[in-house]
Amino acid sequence: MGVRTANVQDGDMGETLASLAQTIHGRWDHDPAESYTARLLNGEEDELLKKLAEEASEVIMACKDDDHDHIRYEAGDLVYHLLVTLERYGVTLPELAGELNARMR
Ligand SMILES: N=c1c2ncn([C@@H]3O[C@H](COP(=O)(O)OP(=O)(O)OP(=O)(O)O)[C@@H](O)[C@H]3O)c2ncn1[C@@H]1O[C@H](COP(=O)(O)O)[C@@H](O)[C@H]1O
Repeated sequence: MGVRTANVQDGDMGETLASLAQTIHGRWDHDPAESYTARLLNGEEDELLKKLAEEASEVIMACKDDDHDHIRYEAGDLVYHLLVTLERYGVTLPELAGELNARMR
């Protein structure tokens, strides 16, 4: 497990996701030796997809422990890896929002 983030404050999810997605989008041409995101975007497809599955499992394990802070921490890893996955496969956040909006009833 990595170092848990200290002193986390609430934020605006829409703004945060948009900002993180923009950062990830800008990482395509960064040096993979210096940017983990660039490595996931340009590296072996399975490296990213395995990581996505691993992060989902870590959320599940944190839920089984009923550990609030750990769930939040692992959810952060999962959402980051999901955003990298969406970027790699060309699905934008507005498109995802449209998908979710279309299901609202
Ligand atoms: N939000 C993230 C982010 N979340 C997680 N990670 C990385 O994802 C990896 C998670 O892998 P692991 O689960 O194995 O690591 P771990 O957290 O030590 O282990 P667990 O606790 O999950 O078991 C770590 O290397 C983290 O650093 C992230 N790497 C980058 N970002 C964002 O992406 C931006 C660009 O970063 P670069 O990738 O450096 O360009 C950064 O400014 C951040 O905003």
